[in-house]
Amino acid sequence: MNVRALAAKAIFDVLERGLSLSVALPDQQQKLQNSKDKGLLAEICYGVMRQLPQLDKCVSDCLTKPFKGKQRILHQLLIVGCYQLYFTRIPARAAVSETAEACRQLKFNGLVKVVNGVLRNIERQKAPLSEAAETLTYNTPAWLIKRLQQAYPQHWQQVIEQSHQRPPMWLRNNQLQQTRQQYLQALSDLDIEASAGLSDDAILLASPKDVTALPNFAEGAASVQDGAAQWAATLLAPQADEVILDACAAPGGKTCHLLELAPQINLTAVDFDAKRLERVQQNLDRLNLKAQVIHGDAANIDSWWQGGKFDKILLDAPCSATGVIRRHPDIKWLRKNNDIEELAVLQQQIVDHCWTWLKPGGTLLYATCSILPQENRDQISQFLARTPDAKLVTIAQQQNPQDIGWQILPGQNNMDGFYYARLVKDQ
Ligand SMILES: C[S@@+](CC[C@H](N)C(=O)[O-])C[C@H]1O[C@@H](n2cnc3c(N)ncnc32)[C@H](O)[C@@H]1O
Repeated sequence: MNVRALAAKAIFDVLERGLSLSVALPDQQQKLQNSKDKGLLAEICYGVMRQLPQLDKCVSDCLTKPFKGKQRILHQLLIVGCYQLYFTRIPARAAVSETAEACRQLKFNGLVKVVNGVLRNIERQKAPLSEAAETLTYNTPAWLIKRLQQAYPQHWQQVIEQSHQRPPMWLRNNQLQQTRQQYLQALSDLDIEASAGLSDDAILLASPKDVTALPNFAEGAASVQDGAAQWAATLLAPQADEVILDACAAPGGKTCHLLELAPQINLTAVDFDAKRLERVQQNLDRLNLKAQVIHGDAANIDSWWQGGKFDKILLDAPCSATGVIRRHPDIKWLRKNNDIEELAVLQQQIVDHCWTWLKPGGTLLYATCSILPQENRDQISQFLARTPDAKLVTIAQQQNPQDIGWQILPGQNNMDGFYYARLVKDQ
């Protein structure tokens, strides 16, 4: 099947079946042999997710009758065609003919002419994409714009603009294998341009690279992890022999970083999602690290843990992921307004329960990749109000020491949007 047909299928899976692109895309990529085609498929799918409302309107305006039922995938196919015409350097003739061919491959022979005709029309007119409504202007659902306006009245537009940028690629140097300076040198020896980030192990690549091109990647010399996410292990500051719980661990980026900083800790990595948990073990294996990996509920620790309380807990809570839209643009279309309140309730349950499993004097680091106060600042101030033995410890990197936690916005120092609050339990 050609790249356009597979792109339509992946986009259909996201928009009509609610799958995340990180699941839907590999499903289709595995049907391709050639890495260039796989790259083009990713470029089209991510590009469509970034520009969806404009493309959707352009296609809808050109159709006299919307596609329904099984034919609905042709709407997605036309969006794929439209994206190529507006946002890529693919010659228009090739974009139209390949997309029409995809229609045939999707077994809608009778509609090839329609697809062809609509795309030729779009190509001929090439009118500026519509910019009428707010959703179209900001390529963001109205409910999210509203929440961002409330949270960041001065610079919500900047937050949205940053969420549309293509994210840079960050690496985490594995300090058990070499110093960051040594790894920077190894990259430079291969003519890979890179610089040191603010946290100790972070390396920012000037342009994204396939991991197979990185020095000793398969042997665990480095991992791919955003600069913001790399603060988690540093802020929790694991020490040898401590008993630590990584309460929402999959796919294990922070689990592995904790062990790279302190291989002698006694670490338990838990996640609710058995499939995602497999990736924790794979990451540990690649880096030759050891942790106890458990399939369990962080809001019901008693059901899977026979040991005592923990010295430290990392709670990287399930969240809206609104801080990483630049990396996963499908989030904008998968999330719904009501999700935020539901997630806030779930986060509250998990943090309250984990707190009961923390030793007196212990530290719990609460983290999300959200930029919405309901999941971050408000969540933690409510937690502090109902938890008399909890104290918030200021994080040195916070812009204002009075802030409740450290909110990183997307693009700040090239990082993803992220939130950290460090909580210590009274002795
Ligand atoms: C933000 S992700 C964690 C990312 C991970 N810490 C890392 O650095 O790779 C949140 C995780 O929480 C998990 N999760 C959601 N609800 C949970 C629960 N009640 N108990 C344990 N894990 C849960 C999800 O399956 C998801 O893997």
